[in-house]
Amino acid sequence: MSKLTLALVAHDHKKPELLAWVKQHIAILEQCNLVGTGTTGGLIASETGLEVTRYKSGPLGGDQQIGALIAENKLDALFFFWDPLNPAPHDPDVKALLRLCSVWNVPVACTPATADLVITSPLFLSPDYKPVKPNF
Ligand SMILES: O=C(CO)COP(=O)(O)O
Repeated sequence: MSKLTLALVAHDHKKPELLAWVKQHIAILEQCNLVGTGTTGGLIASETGLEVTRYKSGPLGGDQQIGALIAENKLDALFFFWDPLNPAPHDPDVKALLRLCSVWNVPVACTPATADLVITSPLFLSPDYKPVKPNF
């Protein structure tokens, strides 16, 4: 069975929440290929020992790199704890990444509560479940 590829991304004020969430669900996450934006990925790798493929930092193009994975059908889910209370210089990239999840029907969780529900779904690790991809 091929492993799921998951992206982990958080804005600075949300990194503690994502790290706590990752620790809570580490038994599932260690069965997956993990990728992340630069700072988030580095933090998770150093704090948990999980292997995380790191792209560039978000403001330097990391969100767009993860968007490219989605466009190439190489990402199974995005966990993106973005910050609704602080403006990001790369807000267009943030919006573009979230938009591509909708374009390509990729599950995306932006809060710990949603992330809990997604990752504990019986469908999450089921080899029989594949989200329907649009036929453009
Ligand atoms: O800015 C980000 C997502 O938009 C995250 O980037 P970092 O993980 O490098 O902080």
